[in-house]
Amino acid sequence: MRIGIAGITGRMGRLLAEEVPAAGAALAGGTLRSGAAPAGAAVLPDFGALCGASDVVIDFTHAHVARTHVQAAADSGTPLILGTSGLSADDEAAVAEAAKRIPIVYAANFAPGVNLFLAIAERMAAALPPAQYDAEIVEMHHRQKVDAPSGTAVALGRAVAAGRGTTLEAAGKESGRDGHTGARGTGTIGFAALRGGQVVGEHTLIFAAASEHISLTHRSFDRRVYATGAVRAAVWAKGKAAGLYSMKDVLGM
Ligand SMILES: NC(=O)C1=CN([C@@H]2O[C@H](COP(=O)(O)OP(=O)(O)OC[C@H]3O[C@@H](n4cnc5c(N)ncnc54)[C@H](OP(=O)(O)O)[C@@H]3O)[C@@H](O)[C@H]2O)C=CC1
Ligand SMILES: O=C(O)C1=N[C@H](C(=O)O)C[C@H](O)C1
Repeated sequence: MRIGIAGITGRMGRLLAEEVPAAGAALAGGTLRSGAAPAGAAVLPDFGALCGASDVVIDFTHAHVARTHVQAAADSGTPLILGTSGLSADDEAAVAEAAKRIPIVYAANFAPGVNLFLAIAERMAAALPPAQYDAEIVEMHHRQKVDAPSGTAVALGRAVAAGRGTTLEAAGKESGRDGHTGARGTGTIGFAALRGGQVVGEHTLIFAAASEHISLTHRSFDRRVYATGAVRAAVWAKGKAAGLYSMKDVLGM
């Protein structure tokens, strides 16, 4: 099985290039904009050529190119593992459209523990009424991260909303409070994003009521956990029917 890596010189791209052979698959090569590809990795001229040379492509690049990439993958019939965060609603609509033609595993976070966290968050939210329990999500990442709140924080917000029988859009997002914000809205979901140093990824979900708080935290210490998860998803996706899948599908959760 040949797996291609978009953005092979990125923080995730380099780890993915190591994890593909470790999983017994062949590295089909990668695309890059700058720097040098890891030793032995073929460089493909563009994302379409990468799809042509691969049985499955893994993409952890930038939201600006997500739409172009999913369309190119669908045009070439190549299954796609999409880990890029910060996608807009229109980008996500393009992902869903492309998934009518190819299998796409789109996950905010490929770490198994985070996917369990998402399932637990939904159950906690179903049990803790929004009139009493304010849901707040705090995340911290390395200083190079370009989007906020993180894709995982948004996924946690969506899980909380789903547990409450609504959507994040309908519940309302309170993000980046500053100045005279007024009192917190009942039932809204709060987000705070911290950036600094080389933090790999930390997410805390807090349910705060008048007389008790309950919180759950996930910490990643090594971003290789995302790379092994994404390669596992790539092996799983080969030969699957077209459709939009999540990491929970891959893990059988
Ligand atoms: N779902 C998950 O489990 C995880 C998701 N992520 C997400 O993956 C993405 C990448 O993260 P990370 O590896 O840390 O980021 P990096 O900035 O280290 O790497 C991004 C890669 O994408 C390339 N790239 C950036 N912009 C473009 C573009 N417009 N066209 C083509 N290639 C482009 C970069 O090339 P160049 O260096 O030349 O700019 C680089 O190779 C982020 O969205 C991040 O949030 C990260 C970890 C886990
Ligand atoms: O940019 C990162 O580093 C990460 N991005 C993902 C996100 O936005 O949630 C996953 C993980 O938190 C690391």
